Amino acid sequence: MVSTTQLFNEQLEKLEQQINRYQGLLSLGFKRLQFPSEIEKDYIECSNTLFIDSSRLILSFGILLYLAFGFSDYALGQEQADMLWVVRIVIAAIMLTGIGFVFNRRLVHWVIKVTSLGMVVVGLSIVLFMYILEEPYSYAYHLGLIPWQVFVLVSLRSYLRAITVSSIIVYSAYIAVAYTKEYIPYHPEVDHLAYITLPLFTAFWGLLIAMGIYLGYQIEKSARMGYVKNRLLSLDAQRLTLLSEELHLLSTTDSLTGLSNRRHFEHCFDLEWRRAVRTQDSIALIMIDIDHFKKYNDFYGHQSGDKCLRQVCTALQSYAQRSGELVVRYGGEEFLVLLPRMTLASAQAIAENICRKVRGLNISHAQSNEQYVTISLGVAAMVPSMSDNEENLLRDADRCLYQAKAEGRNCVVS
Ligand SMILES: Nc1nc2c(ncn2[C@@H]2O[C@H](COP(=O)(O)OP(=O)(O)OP(=O)(O)O)[C@@H](O)[C@H]2O)c(=O)[nH]1
Repeated sequence: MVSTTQLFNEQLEKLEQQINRYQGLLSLGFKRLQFPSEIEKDYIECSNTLFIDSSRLILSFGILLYLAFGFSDYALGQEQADMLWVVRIVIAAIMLTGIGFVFNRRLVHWVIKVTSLGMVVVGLSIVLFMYILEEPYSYAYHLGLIPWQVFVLVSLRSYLRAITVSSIIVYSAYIAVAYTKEYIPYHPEVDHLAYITLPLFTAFWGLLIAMGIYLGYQIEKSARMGYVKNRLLSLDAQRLTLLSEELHLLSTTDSLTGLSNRRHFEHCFDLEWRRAVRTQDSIALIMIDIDHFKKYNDFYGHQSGDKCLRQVCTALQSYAQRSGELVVRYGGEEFLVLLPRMTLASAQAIAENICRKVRGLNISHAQSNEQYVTISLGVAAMVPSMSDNEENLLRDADRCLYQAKAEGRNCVVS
């Protein structure tokens, strides 16, 4: 019992340390979007697992959209469209394979890195199309970068770092290509319009990225807060379960010996009694009392008395093996063994066994005739009917115990 309580306390202390840790995180806020390393690892695992569950469809849809835009390439002419189709199909195939592999739960830590890489490859491919195509067709691919950017923001919404890195890579590549490309003159008015639209488009896209990064920051912050609150809820629930288990144990066991206490016995005895009435099985009780325990206490001291009680109880504990059987500390140095579905003869055999076992512990008792600690046992059994009372069986066992004492102790009377 002592060790069980210690175990409970250790578990409770660990839980409380964790609760304090998460509460500390909550009070610090989540400005840096970074937990201490082991919590960060768990957070990433949880949030990536959620990502796997919710994003498989949206990413597959994105790849299909990327392929679907291939039909519009035919506006540029058969030859160029065929070439772009090959690039699109190769990229889409790589992406789909990536989804298949990376969305495996064992690779949960790689999901966001690989998804971001895929996004960057798609974005760079659009920049490439814009670079290799002649004007005015190449202008359509400038616009194609906007749905790409929106898709990045939507699908990586709670991963600020992934949004920032993939957006900045593609945006930088776009600026490098769009401002160094040699545009082939097409029509003075169209060329002029393109000339004044390019910096505007760059600025708008930059603004979109800035807003996306702000939004990503807020979403990731609240995702992290949600994670911590969920962990706190689950730790609180674990703490409550542990406390109620401890409470149950404390209310049903005796603190010195770890055996069931009298209240628990009364509850179990009542259940087993009613079952015996229903099934017409025999039910047995063994009542046990340590002999000359007062003298033991007086001679060796109360603490040695406690130690002796614990030794005797450990020996008794092994006698409750089947379901419903119970060893109980009924009073100070008085114990009960409840044996449902047991005849008087079998209960008596068990009682004799117990008697020998306790004597065999060889606990010295200088004040006893036996020179060792012994016990007296009273055994009673009956097949109870509706009109019988549980008290009768208890009284019978007690009477037998009294007789065992009278017959010289260290013996069994049934
Ligand atoms: N050390 C210790 N002693 C206890 C505890 N509970 C009861 N006792 C002692 O057990 C003794 C019981 O004494 P009695 O009821 O007179 O019986 P006895 O000395 O065993 O004599 P018989 O039963 O006639 O053999 C008392 O001295 C109680 O103080 C306990 O938890 N620890």
